Amino acid sequence: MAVHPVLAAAGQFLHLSRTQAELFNQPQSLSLSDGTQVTIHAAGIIEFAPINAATQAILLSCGIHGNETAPIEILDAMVQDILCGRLVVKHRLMVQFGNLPAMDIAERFVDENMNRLFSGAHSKAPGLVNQERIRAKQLEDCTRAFFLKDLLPRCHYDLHTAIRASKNDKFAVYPFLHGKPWKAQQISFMQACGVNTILLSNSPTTTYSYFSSHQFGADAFTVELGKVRPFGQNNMADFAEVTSTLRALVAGEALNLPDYQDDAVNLFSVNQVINKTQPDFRLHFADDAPNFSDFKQGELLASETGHEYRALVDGEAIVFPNANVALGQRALLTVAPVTLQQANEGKADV
Ligand SMILES: O=C(O)CCC(=O)N[C@@H](CCC(=O)O)C(=O)O
Ligand SMILES: [Zn+2]
Repeated sequence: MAVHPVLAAAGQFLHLSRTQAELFNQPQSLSLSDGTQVTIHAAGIIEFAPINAATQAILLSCGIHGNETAPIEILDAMVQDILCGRLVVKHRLMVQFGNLPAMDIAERFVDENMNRLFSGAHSKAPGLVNQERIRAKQLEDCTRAFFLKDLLPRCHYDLHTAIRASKNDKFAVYPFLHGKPWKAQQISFMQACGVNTILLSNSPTTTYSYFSSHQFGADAFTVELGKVRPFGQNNMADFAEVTSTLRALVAGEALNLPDYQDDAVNLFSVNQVINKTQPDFRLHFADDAPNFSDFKQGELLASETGHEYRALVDGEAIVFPNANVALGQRALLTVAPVTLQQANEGKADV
C-alpha cells in the first residue's frame, strides 16, 4: 500500500499544507503504527484519536494571525512528532494552523483580522466574502464537530504572539464566562506553561477562544507567548515550558500543577474596551510603550473626534494598543489588578 504523503514527508503536515494544499482538498484518514487514528480535515487542520479511551478533547490552534510564528513552530514540531511516533497522544487532539495564506506573506492577515470573525461573525456581512471569512467558518465547523463528538471535558488553547513588547512577556486572555467562576486549576495550567499574567475578560467577543468557551464550555484562553518574530527567528528555549506542558497534556502525563497562589500570578480584570470609531483615532503614549505600561487616573490614553479616553483608576495598564485597526474594532484594552477571590466574588465555588 502507498505510504500516505504526510508520512512520506516525515510528518511535515504544515509544510505540505502550505506548499501542496491540493493534497488535502478532500478529508482523509490514516492510521499510525501505534494505532493512533489520524483525520486530515483540510490543509492545516488535523485530528488525532488515541487507541485507548480518551478522557479529554484538546484543541490547539495557532497562526490565526499569520505572522505570529513561534506558536506555529511549536505546534508544527508537535504534529511532526506525533505523525512520526515520537509523541503518542492519550487524548483526542485537534491541531489547527489558522491562516495559511497570511503565513505565506508574513502578515497578520490578508484581508481581515480572522480573530474578529468567530461566533458566526464571518457570515454577518452578506455579500462580503474573503479567505479569512471562509477559513474562520471552516475552523468553526471543524471545532464544532470535534467537540460535539462526545461529552469529554474540552479545552482550547489558541496560541498567539503580541505585536509589541510586554512588561509581562507571556500572558493570556481568559474569555468572558458570563458569571461562571474563573478556574484556579486553569490559571495554574497557564503558569505551568510559563504564562503568569492573566486578563479576565468582561464581555463577549468574536475571538476564537471565546467561541470555544461560550459555545462548547471549553476551558479556553488566547495565549500570548511573547513578541512577533519572523519564521526561524524565535529562540525556542523561550518556549520550553509551554512546549513541554502542552506535550505532557496531550500525552496524558502527570502535569503536577502548582497550587493556585495569588502572589504567584498577575491577575488583571479588563477595565475598558476602547474601540476605534473615527478615522482620526490616536494613542497618546509612545509607539514603543510595552503592554502593561500603567497610567495615573485621568491621564489621556487615546482620543478621536468626539471622545477622549482616560485612565479611570491609578495603575490602569494598557494592553494591545493598535490605532491601525478597522473602524468599529478594539484599539485598546485597559486592565487593573484583581485577586481571584475578588474576581469570583458572589460566584459558585471554584
Ligand atoms: O499585540 C496585539 O496588539 C495583538 C495580539 C493578538 O493578536 N491578540 C489577540 C487577543 C485576542 C483576545 O482578546 O482574546 C487579538 O487581538 O486577536
Ligand atoms: Zn494574534
